[in-house]
Amino acid sequence: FLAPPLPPAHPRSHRLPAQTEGAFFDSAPLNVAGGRGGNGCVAMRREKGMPLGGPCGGSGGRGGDVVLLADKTINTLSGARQKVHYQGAKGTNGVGKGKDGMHARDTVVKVPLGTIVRLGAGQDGPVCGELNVPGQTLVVSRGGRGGRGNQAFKTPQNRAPRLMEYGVEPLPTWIRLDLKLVGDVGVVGLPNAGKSTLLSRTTAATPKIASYPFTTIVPNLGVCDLPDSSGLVLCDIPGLIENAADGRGMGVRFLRHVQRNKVLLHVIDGSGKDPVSDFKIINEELRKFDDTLASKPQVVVVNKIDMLEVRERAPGLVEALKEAAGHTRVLPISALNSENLTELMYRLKKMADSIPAVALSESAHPTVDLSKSPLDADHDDFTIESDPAFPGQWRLRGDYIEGVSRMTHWEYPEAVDRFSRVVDAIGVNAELTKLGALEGDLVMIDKFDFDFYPNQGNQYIPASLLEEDEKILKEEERMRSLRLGQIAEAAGETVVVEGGEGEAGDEGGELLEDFDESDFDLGGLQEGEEFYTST
Ligand SMILES: Nc1nc2c(ncn2[C@@H]2O[C@H](COP(=O)(O)OP(=O)(O)OP(=O)(O)O)[C@@H](O)[C@H]2O)c(=O)[nH]1
Ligand SMILES: [Mg+2]
Repeated sequence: FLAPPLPPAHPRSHRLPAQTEGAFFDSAPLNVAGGRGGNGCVAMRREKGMPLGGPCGGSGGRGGDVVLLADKTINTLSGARQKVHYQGAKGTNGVGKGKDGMHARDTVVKVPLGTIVRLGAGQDGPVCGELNVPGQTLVVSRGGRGGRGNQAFKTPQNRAPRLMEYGVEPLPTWIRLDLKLVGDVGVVGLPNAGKSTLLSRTTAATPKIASYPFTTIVPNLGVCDLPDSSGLVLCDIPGLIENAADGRGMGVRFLRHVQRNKVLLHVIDGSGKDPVSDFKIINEELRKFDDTLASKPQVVVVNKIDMLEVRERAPGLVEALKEAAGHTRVLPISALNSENLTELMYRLKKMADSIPAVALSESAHPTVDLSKSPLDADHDDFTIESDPAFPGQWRLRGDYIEGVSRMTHWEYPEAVDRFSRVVDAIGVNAELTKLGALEGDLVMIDKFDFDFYPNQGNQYIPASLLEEDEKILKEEERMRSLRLGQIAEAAGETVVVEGGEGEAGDEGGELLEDFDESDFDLGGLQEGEEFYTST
């Protein structure tokens, strides 16, 4: 069970301007809930000339999933910030005459490549997954399963079952999207060093360039096209100053983007007062943020050698920087005049190609699977609690059994009977007996309760009851992967599949009570005799 933490306040989340420089968002909390599954239906066939028509209540349709889709045409999360709540579409209810409810369509939320999904609205939630490849999908809340209608419960032993299930209603969950820009080369350096100028000269990006610090307030991406190669992605990381790691200036907001850059291009303003100390300041901030950042291979450039005084001091500077850096990858350039830039790009490309794509750090490995429903949980993963102050009362907890309890329609005796058999089958009764529960004790589960009668349970082979569930889950999984495939396929050309209500196969019937005792066949059983349904 995932307790949703409180989300941070986002006062402007509903009226953000279209993407401007200032509206670059690198994280966004979302509240997602898969659509509710439709309810099953209890109905009996009544047709002229067919006195024993049998059960014909259809099953409810599946609720729609909420799916994230990686889209290469999007590069910020500002879109995701315009809307916080994503509710999947509902499946429609099953109706009489054997008509199953319609499955709802999935709600697709497009996100940029490099999006990391965490559970909870906070920064440190466990990772649920990442979207890095165009068309990649991630189910962040699964639509509820449709409840079965009485048609589905028909067996040779019980040809006229009188029970149905409610559709599953998924709980809303907070998730947080974090964007990590994926670039081969992260361009770092103090403000005004000429990072943006360099990006504008080597790529088609058109970042703002000005002679004051903090001109760039969002990371800019650009692709440098080199002949015979796939191009080199440069990412301009703004805002690094002394003590940025402690929150000064724009702080370290953008530093985690650098985590996945293969190479760092360290731009030094050659006209600065003390370029070697500037170099050390940036490296120190990188180290403070994360040791792995500091150990990324760097190419250092002394910029602005078009200026006379810089050109004169350049040779000495290059030597001093080689010494400070401990390597010889130091190059004088002029971003403004594109001097030495071609050589620089080829060098960077060569380095980037020799380094494998940066693997996820340990913490970024998915640890939570949001595409699971409670019914996927281990059947026998339950706990029983009691309080000495309330003897004779027990609380049963467990994702699976709670899921089943929520699908149970308690007004149908057969449904209650079925529930108690599931309880027995997963071993709850045995456990309760072991704990000293007595007949007639109260057992509470979720918002329901029932009396404990361990030996009243039907001797029906319980395992098959659970197998049935597993069969449904397997089929669901198969259908889901088919649908995700379709979403990915459509991703290239088609637009967002917005979640609407699943179209009804028929007028959305609640519970059709066209039921007549005399109409059905008791399957050879006499009144008063025990009879049971299979699942
Ligand atoms: N002479 C000369 N000026 C340069 C060169 N590169 C950048 N500049 C100037 O330096 C100033 C800052 O350049 P930007 O590219 O905006 O620097 P930045 O590192 O992106 O700065 P922030 O975005 O504020 O972090 C601008 O006035 C540029 O015209 C260069 O090679 N030669
Ligand atoms: Mg800039």
